[in-house]
Amino acid sequence: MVPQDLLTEVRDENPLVHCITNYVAMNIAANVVLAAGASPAMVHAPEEIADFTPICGALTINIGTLSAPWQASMVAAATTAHARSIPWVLDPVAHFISGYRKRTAQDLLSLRPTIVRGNASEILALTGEAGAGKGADTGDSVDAAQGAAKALAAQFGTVIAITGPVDYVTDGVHEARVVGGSPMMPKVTALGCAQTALMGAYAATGPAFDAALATLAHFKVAGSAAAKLAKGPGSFKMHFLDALAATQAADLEQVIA
Ligand SMILES: Nc1ncnc2c1ncn2[C@@H]1O[C@H](COP(=O)(O)OP(=O)(O)O)[C@@H](O)[C@H]1O
Ligand SMILES: Cc1ncsc1CCOP(=O)(O)O
Ligand SMILES: [Mg+2]
Repeated sequence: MVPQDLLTEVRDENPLVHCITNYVAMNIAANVVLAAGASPAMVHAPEEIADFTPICGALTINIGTLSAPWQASMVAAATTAHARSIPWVLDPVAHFISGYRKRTAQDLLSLRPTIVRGNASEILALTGEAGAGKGADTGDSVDAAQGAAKALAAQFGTVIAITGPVDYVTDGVHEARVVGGSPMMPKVTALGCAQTALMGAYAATGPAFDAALATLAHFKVAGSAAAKLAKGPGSFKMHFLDALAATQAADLEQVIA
């Protein structure tokens, strides 16, 4: 499906997205998903997974503020999604900073996410390569992580999306790049996490590669529009939410290279 059709479907279908995300991201992720036209729900308790995950259009898992009860919820939810063919998206935030986080990311990867979205350092390090990541922020270029993305996509049968100044997406065979956005985007915390949550909404409505590509394009279009009005990261955030809601379906194809 072409990205513009997927944006229309997200708005028409208003899919319910189960988000297990981090404390930093919860508010902006929910606002981003709502502004784009879908319905987010932040649900973390292990006791709720069996009831909630099966009724959602998609699941998104983000390990940004990991702890043991959340890890149990993540594994249970990903196992449920995989067993029921519910699309699910993994955001391996800063997984290279500790053995605990690294093992959790690898365990989740083995549960076959439909899409993995991360910055270049996060994707590079998923293959075991030492990158230059600095906590949640990238220290590597998108170009440097493209080989890792292709290898991971082929090994795990998933779509890998790397974000940065120019985004890159591959399923191991096909690839695309997405241009635009603004250097202010990485200066607003958890915007990448919010993008992962939105990718769940797109994955609920269409095939994995197309869904990842449409999400990347929607963010780039909205980021470029917000940058024209913003005075800095604070007002950028406000204008970005407005721009996500105002993005026209036909705009998406213009940022795909
Ligand atoms: N220098 C940049 N110029 C334009 N867009 C950017 C830039 N850096 C990041 N982005 C955009 O910001 C969003 C979040 O990406 P990124 O900052 O890589 O994720 P994370 O927050 O997980 O590190 C993506 O839409 C990406 O395209
Ligand atoms: C700062 C921070 N610390 C733990 S999670 C988090 C948010 C990271 O957000 P993003 O990956 O979108 O930059
Ligand atoms: Mg991130």
